[in-house]
Amino acid sequence: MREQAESPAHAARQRDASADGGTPPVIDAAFARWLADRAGQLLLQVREDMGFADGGALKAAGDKAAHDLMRSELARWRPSDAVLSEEDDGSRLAWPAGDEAARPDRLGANRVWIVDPLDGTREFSEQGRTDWAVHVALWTADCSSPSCLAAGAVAMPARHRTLATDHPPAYPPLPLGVATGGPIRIAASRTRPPSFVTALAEDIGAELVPMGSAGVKIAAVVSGDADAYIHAGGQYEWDSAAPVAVASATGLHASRIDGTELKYNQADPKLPDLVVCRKDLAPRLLAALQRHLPLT
Ligand SMILES: Nc1ncnc2c1ncn2[C@@H]1O[C@H](COP(=O)(O)O)[C@@H](OP(=O)(O)O)[C@H]1O
Ligand SMILES: [Mg+2]
Repeated sequence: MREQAESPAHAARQRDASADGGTPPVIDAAFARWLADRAGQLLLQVREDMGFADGGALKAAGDKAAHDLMRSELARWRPSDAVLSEEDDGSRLAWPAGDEAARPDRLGANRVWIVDPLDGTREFSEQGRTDWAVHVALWTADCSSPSCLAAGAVAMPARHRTLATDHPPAYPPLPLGVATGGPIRIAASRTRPPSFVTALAEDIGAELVPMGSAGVKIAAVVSGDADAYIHAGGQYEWDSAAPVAVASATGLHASRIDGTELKYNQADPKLPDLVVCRKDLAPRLLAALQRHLPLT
Protein backbone atom coordinates (compact mmCIF):
# COMPACT_ATOMS: atom_id res chain seq x y z
CA MET A 1 0.00 0.00 0.00
CA ARG A 2 1.40 3.38 -0.94
CA GLU A 3 1.87 5.66 2.02
CA GLN A 4 -0.05 8.93 2.06
CA ALA A 5 2.34 11.90 2.03
CA GLU A 6 0.55 13.38 5.04
CA SER A 7 0.14 10.15 7.04
CA PRO A 8 1.19 10.21 10.72
CA ALA A 9 3.99 7.68 10.04
CA HIS A 10 5.30 9.87 7.24
CA ALA A 11 5.16 12.94 9.46
CA ALA A 12 6.99 11.11 12.27
CA ARG A 13 9.72 10.06 9.88
CA GLN A 14 10.04 13.57 8.51
CA ARG A 15 10.52 14.86 12.05
CA ASP A 16 13.10 12.15 12.72
CA ALA A 17 14.97 12.94 9.51
CA SER A 18 15.23 16.56 10.49
CA ALA A 19 16.23 15.66 14.06
CA ASP A 20 19.96 15.68 14.61
CA GLY A 21 20.82 12.06 15.24
CA GLY A 22 24.44 13.17 15.59
CA THR A 23 27.42 11.16 14.49
CA PRO A 24 26.96 7.58 15.65
CA PRO A 25 29.63 5.63 17.54
CA VAL A 26 32.37 3.98 15.53
CA ILE A 27 32.44 0.80 17.65
CA ASP A 28 29.93 -1.65 16.18
CA ALA A 29 28.28 -2.67 19.45
CA ALA A 30 27.72 0.96 20.45
CA PHE A 31 26.48 1.70 16.94
CA ALA A 32 23.98 -1.17 17.28
CA ARG A 33 22.68 0.41 20.51
CA TRP A 34 22.48 3.84 18.87
CA LEU A 35 20.57 2.49 15.88
CA ALA A 36 18.12 0.44 17.97
CA ASP A 37 17.46 3.49 20.15
CA ARG A 38 16.89 5.74 17.12
CA ALA A 39 14.35 3.32 15.67
CA GLY A 40 12.76 2.86 19.08
CA GLN A 41 12.20 6.59 19.55
CA LEU A 42 10.65 6.79 16.10
CA LEU A 43 8.30 3.90 16.94
CA LEU A 44 7.15 5.67 20.10
CA GLN A 45 6.42 8.73 17.96
CA VAL A 46 4.43 6.69 15.42
CA ARG A 47 2.36 5.22 18.26
CA GLU A 48 1.69 8.66 19.70
CA ASP A 49 0.78 10.19 16.35
CA MET A 50 -1.50 7.41 15.14
CA GLY A 51 -3.15 6.17 18.33
CA PHE A 52 -4.58 2.66 18.57
CA ALA A 53 -7.89 2.90 16.69
CA ASP A 54 -6.59 1.05 13.63
CA GLY A 55 -4.22 -1.67 14.84
CA GLY A 56 -3.43 -2.97 11.36
CA ALA A 57 -2.42 0.46 10.09
CA LEU A 58 -0.33 1.08 13.20
CA LYS A 59 1.56 -2.21 12.77
CA ALA A 60 2.25 -1.50 9.10
CA ALA A 61 3.35 2.08 9.80
CA GLY A 62 5.63 1.01 12.66
CA ASP A 63 7.28 -1.77 10.64
CA LYS A 64 7.87 0.56 7.71
CA ALA A 65 9.08 3.59 9.67
CA ALA A 66 11.64 1.61 11.70
CA HIS A 67 12.81 -0.38 8.68
CA ASP A 68 13.26 2.73 6.51
CA LEU A 69 15.21 4.51 9.24
CA MET A 70 17.52 1.55 9.84
CA ARG A 71 18.09 0.94 6.15
CA SER A 72 19.00 4.56 5.52
CA GLU A 73 21.30 4.87 8.58
CA LEU A 74 23.05 1.60 7.71
CA ALA A 75 23.52 2.78 4.11
CA ARG A 76 24.92 6.07 5.41
CA TRP A 77 27.19 4.85 8.21
CA ARG A 78 28.04 1.26 7.22
CA PRO A 79 27.85 1.44 3.39
CA SER A 80 30.03 -1.61 2.74
CA ASP A 81 27.99 -3.94 4.92
CA ALA A 82 25.09 -6.15 3.83
CA VAL A 83 21.72 -6.07 5.61
CA LEU A 84 19.04 -8.67 6.31
CA SER A 85 15.85 -7.02 7.57
CA GLU A 86 12.51 -8.66 8.21
CA GLU A 87 10.86 -5.95 6.15
CA ASP A 88 12.99 -6.43 3.01
CA ASP A 89 11.14 -7.82 -0.01
CA GLY A 90 11.72 -11.56 -0.16
CA SER A 91 13.47 -11.61 3.22
CA ARG A 92 11.90 -14.96 4.12
CA LEU A 93 13.01 -16.75 0.96
CA ALA A 94 15.67 -19.45 1.16
CA TRP A 95 18.41 -19.15 -1.44
CA PRO A 96 18.39 -22.24 -3.66
CA ALA A 97 22.08 -23.20 -3.77
CA GLY A 98 23.46 -23.06 -7.28
CA ASP A 99 21.19 -20.28 -8.53
CA GLU A 100 23.95 -17.63 -8.67
CA ALA A 101 21.67 -14.96 -10.18
CA ALA A 102 19.37 -15.15 -7.15
CA ARG A 103 22.15 -15.23 -4.55
CA PRO A 104 21.58 -12.46 -1.98
CA ASP A 105 24.55 -10.13 -1.33
CA ARG A 106 24.59 -11.07 2.31
CA LEU A 107 25.75 -14.64 1.55
CA GLY A 108 29.03 -13.37 0.09
CA ALA A 109 29.51 -10.54 2.58
CA ASN A 110 31.97 -10.37 5.45
CA ARG A 111 29.64 -8.27 7.61
CA VAL A 112 25.85 -8.49 7.72
CA TRP A 113 23.48 -6.48 9.90
CA ILE A 114 20.52 -8.67 10.86
CA VAL A 115 17.68 -6.42 11.99
CA ASP A 116 14.11 -6.80 13.15
CA PRO A 117 12.73 -3.25 12.97
CA LEU A 118 9.78 -4.14 15.21
CA ASP A 119 9.62 -7.41 17.14
CA GLY A 120 6.34 -8.01 18.91
CA THR A 121 4.43 -6.13 16.24
CA ARG A 122 1.12 -7.30 17.65
CA GLU A 123 1.91 -5.93 21.11
CA PHE A 124 3.13 -2.64 19.59
CA SER A 125 -0.38 -2.12 18.25
CA GLU A 126 -2.09 -2.71 21.61
CA GLN A 127 -2.49 0.27 23.92
CA GLY A 128 -0.62 -0.01 27.21
CA ARG A 129 1.60 -2.93 26.17
CA THR A 130 5.33 -2.50 26.53
CA ASP A 131 6.48 -5.94 25.34
CA TRP A 132 7.84 -5.03 21.92
CA ALA A 133 11.40 -4.32 20.81
CA VAL A 134 13.84 -3.27 18.11
CA HIS A 135 16.63 -5.74 17.24
CA VAL A 136 20.01 -4.87 15.69
CA ALA A 137 22.70 -7.57 15.33
CA LEU A 138 25.97 -7.77 13.44
CA TRP A 139 27.11 -11.08 11.92
CA THR A 140 30.73 -11.35 10.76
CA ALA A 141 32.39 -14.03 8.61
CA ASP A 142 35.60 -13.69 10.58
CA CYS A 143 34.51 -15.14 13.90
CA SER A 144 35.34 -17.58 16.65
CA SER A 145 31.84 -18.54 17.85
CA PRO A 146 29.38 -20.73 15.87
CA SER A 147 26.74 -17.97 15.82
CA CYS A 148 29.28 -15.47 14.42
CA LEU A 149 27.32 -12.69 16.13
CA ALA A 150 29.82 -9.90 16.81
CA ALA A 151 27.43 -7.32 18.28
CA GLY A 152 23.79 -6.90 19.22
CA ALA A 153 21.29 -4.47 20.73
CA VAL A 154 17.69 -4.93 21.88
CA ALA A 155 15.83 -1.69 22.51
CA MET A 156 12.59 -1.84 24.50
CA PRO A 157 11.53 1.79 24.04
CA ALA A 158 8.26 1.61 25.96
CA ARG A 159 10.25 0.25 28.94
CA HIS A 160 13.00 2.88 28.61
CA ARG A 161 15.54 0.05 28.46
CA THR A 162 18.14 -1.06 25.93
CA LEU A 163 20.40 -4.08 26.30
CA ALA A 164 23.48 -4.26 24.11
CA THR A 165 26.81 -6.00 23.84
CA ASP A 166 28.82 -2.79 24.27
CA HIS A 167 28.03 -3.09 27.99
CA PRO A 168 26.78 -6.67 28.43
CA PRO A 169 24.37 -6.93 31.36
CA ALA A 170 25.54 -8.76 34.48
CA TYR A 171 24.72 -12.47 34.67
CA PRO A 172 21.28 -12.87 36.30
CA PRO A 173 21.23 -13.72 40.01
CA LEU A 174 19.93 -17.14 41.03
CA PRO A 175 16.35 -16.41 42.13
CA LEU A 176 15.65 -17.33 45.73
CA GLY A 177 12.53 -19.29 44.71
CA VAL A 178 14.42 -21.45 42.25
CA ALA A 179 17.35 -21.93 44.63
CA THR A 180 14.91 -23.28 47.24
CA GLY A 181 13.13 -25.63 44.83
CA GLY A 182 10.40 -23.29 43.56
CA PRO A 183 9.09 -23.52 40.00
CA ILE A 184 11.22 -22.56 37.01
CA ARG A 185 9.63 -19.69 35.08
CA ILE A 186 9.60 -20.25 31.31
CA ALA A 187 8.83 -17.24 29.10
CA ALA A 188 6.70 -18.24 26.12
CA SER A 189 4.76 -16.56 23.35
CA ARG A 190 1.67 -14.81 24.65
CA THR A 191 -0.35 -15.43 21.49
CA ARG A 192 1.05 -18.67 20.05
CA PRO A 193 2.90 -20.69 22.71
CA PRO A 194 4.24 -23.96 21.29
CA SER A 195 1.89 -26.70 22.56
CA PHE A 196 4.72 -29.00 23.69
CA VAL A 197 5.98 -26.31 26.09
CA THR A 198 2.87 -26.77 28.24
CA ALA A 199 3.57 -30.51 28.56
CA LEU A 200 7.25 -29.83 29.21
CA ALA A 201 6.38 -27.31 31.92
CA GLU A 202 4.10 -29.82 33.65
CA ASP A 203 6.81 -32.47 33.43
CA ILE A 204 9.41 -30.36 35.24
CA GLY A 205 7.05 -28.39 37.47
CA ALA A 206 7.69 -25.11 35.68
CA GLU A 207 5.31 -22.21 35.22
CA LEU A 208 4.78 -20.43 31.92
CA VAL A 209 5.15 -16.65 31.77
CA PRO A 210 3.41 -15.36 28.64
CA MET A 211 4.69 -12.22 26.95
CA GLY A 212 5.18 -10.78 23.48
CA SER A 213 8.39 -10.36 21.45
CA ALA A 214 11.35 -12.73 21.33
CA GLY A 215 13.64 -9.86 22.32
CA VAL A 216 11.58 -9.01 25.41
CA LYS A 217 11.45 -12.67 26.45
CA ILE A 218 15.21 -13.07 26.18
CA ALA A 219 15.64 -9.75 28.01
CA ALA A 220 13.46 -11.23 30.80
CA VAL A 221 15.92 -14.12 31.11
CA VAL A 222 18.86 -11.69 31.09
CA SER A 223 17.30 -9.64 33.87
CA GLY A 224 16.28 -12.69 35.94
CA ASP A 225 12.52 -12.07 35.53
CA ALA A 226 12.29 -15.46 33.81
CA ASP A 227 14.57 -18.48 34.00
CA ALA A 228 14.25 -19.60 30.37
CA TYR A 229 12.72 -18.82 27.00
CA ILE A 230 11.69 -21.75 24.85
CA HIS A 231 10.28 -21.40 21.35
CA ALA A 232 9.55 -23.78 18.48
CA GLY A 233 7.33 -23.94 15.43
CA GLY A 234 8.73 -21.03 13.43
CA GLN A 235 10.87 -17.92 13.61
CA TYR A 236 13.48 -16.20 11.47
CA GLU A 237 17.07 -15.14 12.09
CA TRP A 238 16.07 -11.53 12.84
CA ASP A 239 13.75 -12.64 15.67
CA SER A 240 16.64 -13.99 17.74
CA ALA A 241 20.00 -12.67 16.42
CA ALA A 242 20.26 -9.49 18.52
CA PRO A 243 18.83 -10.92 21.76
CA VAL A 244 20.98 -14.06 21.42
CA ALA A 245 24.06 -11.83 20.94
CA VAL A 246 23.20 -10.05 24.21
CA ALA A 247 22.36 -13.29 26.07
CA SER A 248 25.63 -14.88 24.93
CA ALA A 249 27.65 -11.80 25.91
CA THR A 250 25.99 -12.03 29.33
CA GLY A 251 27.11 -15.66 29.67
CA LEU A 252 23.73 -17.36 29.26
CA HIS A 253 23.08 -20.60 27.39
CA ALA A 254 21.53 -20.19 23.90
CA SER A 255 20.99 -23.07 21.45
CA ARG A 256 18.48 -24.85 19.25
CA ILE A 257 16.05 -26.93 21.31
CA ASP A 258 17.95 -30.11 20.36
CA GLY A 259 21.08 -28.55 21.89
CA THR A 260 22.83 -27.78 18.59
CA GLU A 261 24.32 -24.38 17.80
CA LEU A 262 22.34 -21.40 16.56
CA LYS A 263 23.74 -20.25 13.22
CA TYR A 264 23.05 -16.99 11.42
CA ASN A 265 23.32 -15.59 7.90
CA GLN A 266 22.37 -18.96 6.45
CA ALA A 267 20.98 -19.56 2.96
CA ASP A 268 17.58 -20.20 4.57
CA PRO A 269 16.81 -17.45 7.12
CA LYS A 270 14.34 -19.69 8.97
CA LEU A 271 15.51 -20.43 12.49
CA PRO A 272 12.42 -22.06 13.92
CA ASP A 273 13.34 -22.87 17.51
CA LEU A 274 15.62 -21.94 20.37
CA VAL A 275 16.16 -22.15 24.10
CA VAL A 276 17.85 -19.44 26.17
CA CYS A 277 18.44 -20.01 29.88
CA ARG A 278 20.92 -19.75 32.73
CA LYS A 279 23.83 -22.15 32.31
CA ASP A 280 22.89 -24.13 35.44
CA LEU A 281 19.47 -24.91 33.97
CA ALA A 282 20.62 -25.95 30.51
CA PRO A 283 21.32 -29.67 31.18
CA ARG A 284 17.93 -30.12 32.88
CA LEU A 285 15.99 -28.22 30.23
CA LEU A 286 17.75 -29.88 27.30
CA ALA A 287 17.05 -33.30 28.83
CA ALA A 288 13.37 -32.37 29.26
CA LEU A 289 13.30 -31.03 25.71
CA GLN A 290 14.62 -34.38 24.45
CA ARG A 291 11.53 -36.00 25.99
CA HIS A 292 9.15 -33.42 24.52
CA LEU A 293 10.69 -32.41 21.19
CA PRO A 294 7.90 -31.47 18.78
CA LEU A 295 7.54 -33.64 15.69
CA THR A 296 8.68 -31.65 12.65
N1 LIG B 1 5.33 -19.89 14.39
C1 LIG B 1 5.97 -18.77 14.02
N2 LIG B 1 6.34 -18.58 12.73
C2 LIG B 1 7.01 -17.45 12.35
N3 LIG B 1 7.34 -16.45 13.21
C3 LIG B 1 6.99 -16.58 14.50
C4 LIG B 1 6.29 -17.75 14.98
N4 LIG B 1 6.09 -17.62 16.30
C5 LIG B 1 6.62 -16.42 16.64
N5 LIG B 1 7.16 -15.81 15.56
C6 LIG B 1 7.80 -14.48 15.52
O1 LIG B 1 8.60 -14.33 16.68
C7 LIG B 1 8.43 -13.02 17.21
C8 LIG B 1 7.95 -13.17 18.67
O2 LIG B 1 6.70 -13.79 18.66
P1 LIG B 1 5.83 -13.94 20.00
O3 LIG B 1 5.60 -12.53 20.48
O4 LIG B 1 4.59 -14.65 19.61
O5 LIG B 1 6.68 -14.72 20.95
C9 LIG B 1 7.41 -12.30 16.34
O6 LIG B 1 8.15 -11.46 15.46
P2 LIG B 1 7.56 -10.11 14.77
O7 LIG B 1 6.72 -9.41 15.76
O8 LIG B 1 8.80 -9.40 14.38
O9 LIG B 1 6.79 -10.60 13.59
C10 LIG B 1 6.72 -13.42 15.61
O10 LIG B 1 6.29 -13.09 14.31
MG1 LIG C 1 10.40 -10.52 15.18
